[in-house]
Amino acid sequence: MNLNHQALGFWEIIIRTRPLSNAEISVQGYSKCVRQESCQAITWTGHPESRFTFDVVADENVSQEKLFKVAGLPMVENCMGGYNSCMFAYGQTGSGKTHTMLGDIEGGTRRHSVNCGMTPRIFEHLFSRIQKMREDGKKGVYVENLKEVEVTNARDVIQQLIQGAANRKVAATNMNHASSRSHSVFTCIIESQWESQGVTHFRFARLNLVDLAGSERQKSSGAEGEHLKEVSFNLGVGILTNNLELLLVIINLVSISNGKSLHVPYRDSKLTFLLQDSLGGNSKTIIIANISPSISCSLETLSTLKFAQRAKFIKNNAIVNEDASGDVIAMRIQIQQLKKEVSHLRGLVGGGGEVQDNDVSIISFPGSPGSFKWEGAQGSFSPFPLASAKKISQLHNSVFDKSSSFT
Ligand SMILES: Nc1ncnc2c1ncn2[C@@H]1O[C@H](COP(=O)(O)OP(=O)(O)OP(=O)(O)O)[C@@H](O)[C@H]1O
Repeated sequence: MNLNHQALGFWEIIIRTRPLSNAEISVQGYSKCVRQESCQAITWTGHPESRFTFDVVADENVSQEKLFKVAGLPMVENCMGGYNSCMFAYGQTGSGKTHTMLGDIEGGTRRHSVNCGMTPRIFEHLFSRIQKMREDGKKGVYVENLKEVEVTNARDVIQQLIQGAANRKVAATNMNHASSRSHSVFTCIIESQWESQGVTHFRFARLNLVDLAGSERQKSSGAEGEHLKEVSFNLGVGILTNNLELLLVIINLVSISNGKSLHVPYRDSKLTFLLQDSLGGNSKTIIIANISPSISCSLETLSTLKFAQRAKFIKNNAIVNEDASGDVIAMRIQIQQLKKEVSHLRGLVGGGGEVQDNDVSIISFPGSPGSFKWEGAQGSFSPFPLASAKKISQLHNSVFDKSSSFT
């Protein structure tokens, strides 16, 4: 039984500006291609100037810890609550994606490094939350990654990250001497299980942490180059075209969010196939779009801001992934008890009568306790006083959820 708590929402977009590098300062001084307006607005200072607003705009002084508190911490809470969650780092090569997602992980221990990035911090927090739940003895949780490596603490996760980072193709470029030329997708499945009144509840969530390959000014020529130009033009992002399949998926998702009915080409690349749910479905998704303030990166920065602005319009539909099953006898006993309570409450409000099997599933309440409605064989009740209605509403939730788990 899926308890079907839904969270409809748009992608959350965060812009993060990295500091100018020493090399950039020595060539062009301190002039920049962007101006921070507020913690939600940024202006591209080219011609003509363009102002953009996002959920969060983090300037170069925002620490790894602060960014984690803004973006990572709520994500862990979402996952613990059973929502799939996904975080992408997007941006041109050398703009700070790996710094954001991984940061300084040398040495394998995160706790004391101020520069460790989002992923190690997320797992530190996740395991401390899990530890507390163990401690209270009600729930057991385990985490495993895509390779089915079982991990029991944040340090185990860091070891996996170090191994993954070493596997990543790294090639020096003019922009960034440790530039990564492949996507890094770190997926973690969080499952929890607990018992309540003879019923076993299962909750699970998928957490995707993605450090995309850096986008660069497109240099391809011929048919491929033309196609890429067309895609960039359609997306309105200008010249960043490295993540072609991802961009194509995003174009269609934006159109779908605007009411169009379109096929989304998730299967055109491994990345989009793997992240299908995070991109357009059951997930709460955050993009951290990393930008460089350097004048020499001005066009790429504008392109990333335009990309992020587009992505803001994608809607997801996250659902709590929860099932309840258990001992049928225990559940029947519980239903009997609840029926008795309903009968008792009916007596209190003047309805009277035994509760029949059908009654259990025909209670409905449209939301607010004051507008409580009863459509059973006993006829209609006028609205309950608030206190009783609340009680019945809770009862209703309980009866309805547990009885529907038989189906
Ligand atoms: N917020 C920041 N604060 C301090 N230094 C940063 C920040 N962001 C990036 N840097 C530095 O900038 C350089 C490039 O960053 P990083 O390697 O994370 O870029 P990237 O976007 O992952 O590049 P690529 O796509 O080519 O892999 C690194 O030396 C990194 O330490």
